[in-house]
Amino acid sequence: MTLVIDNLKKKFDKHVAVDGISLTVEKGTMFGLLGANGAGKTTSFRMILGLLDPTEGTVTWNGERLSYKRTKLIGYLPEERGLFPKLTVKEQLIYLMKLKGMNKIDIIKEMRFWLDRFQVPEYENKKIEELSKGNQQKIQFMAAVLHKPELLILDEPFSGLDPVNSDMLKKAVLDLQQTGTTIVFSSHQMRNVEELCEDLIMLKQGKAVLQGNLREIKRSYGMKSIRIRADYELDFLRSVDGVLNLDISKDDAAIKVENEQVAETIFQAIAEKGFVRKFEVEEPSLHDIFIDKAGGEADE
Ligand SMILES: Nc1ncnc2c1ncn2[C@@H]1O[C@H](COP(=O)(O)OP(=O)(O)OP(=O)(O)O)[C@@H](O)[C@H]1O
Repeated sequence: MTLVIDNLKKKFDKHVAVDGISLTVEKGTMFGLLGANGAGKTTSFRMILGLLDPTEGTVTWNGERLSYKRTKLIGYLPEERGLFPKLTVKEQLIYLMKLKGMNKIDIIKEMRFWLDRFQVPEYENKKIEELSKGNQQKIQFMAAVLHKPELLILDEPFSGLDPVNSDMLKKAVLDLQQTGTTIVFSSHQMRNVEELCEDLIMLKQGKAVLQGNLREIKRSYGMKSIRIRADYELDFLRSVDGVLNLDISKDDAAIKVENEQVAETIFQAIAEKGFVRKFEVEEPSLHDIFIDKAGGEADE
């Protein structure tokens, strides 16, 4: 079971929101869709879900065109959350999950499982409007997964969650992946993406600026981060060719350089000056890559 997106494009009048992206997501993997605000993530999701017709290109699941008619196999957490404030959690989930073809007994069973898992069993008969934003999000997540979809699309699932709830959701998502659910999610929080995804695509103005396996991307990315500790002033390194950024704190200097050769130049330069207590070359974080490639701001 594979999600295949081929040359997907969306134009709104003359504005190209998504500009010919292609990708493949294998069953049971977790795929990250990244990009700054307005890069085209939500528009891509809507086309994948069959909620928006592409201007060009196709989306298939297991070789067949994906449309919202096949809604039972899809779970979707939309970016703009849409729950009815006056309904109780139970009423809301019964209403939404019946649309997915579930019967009431199963809905209640699954609902209780997830409420327990999210440590909020007492919310069953609370009105949505009585819950905090973060807890409403848990309910919205439940509405995306209660029917055990094969394909789960999560638009910014971690936004607005505190670290404890964010971790809880992360574990839930990982468990779903381990039971074979195919998951595509977007996030501005690069650390979450680094922890969860094997493969990713990074969009800028609708175009893929980076795509592939996360580890490969990091390994082959030219830019490196260096950490240095020495007993003398390191500010002179600012003028070395290929230094992108130098940040000196109390103990360490953190330097971003264009490539490994620049790291070697710096190593030689400081070794000539005297004793070096620490010299460490690291791959760039996804956060650094995001800023470099996609522009805009990312949350760490
Ligand atoms: N219905 C629409 N009509 C016209 N333009 C649209 C429509 N939907 C999206 N756009 C435009 O398409 C571009 C991509 O928007 P989209 O919502 O897909 O971005 P995004 O990557 O999800 O951004 P964010 O991170 O801010 O949610 C934006 O320039 C947006 O203004």
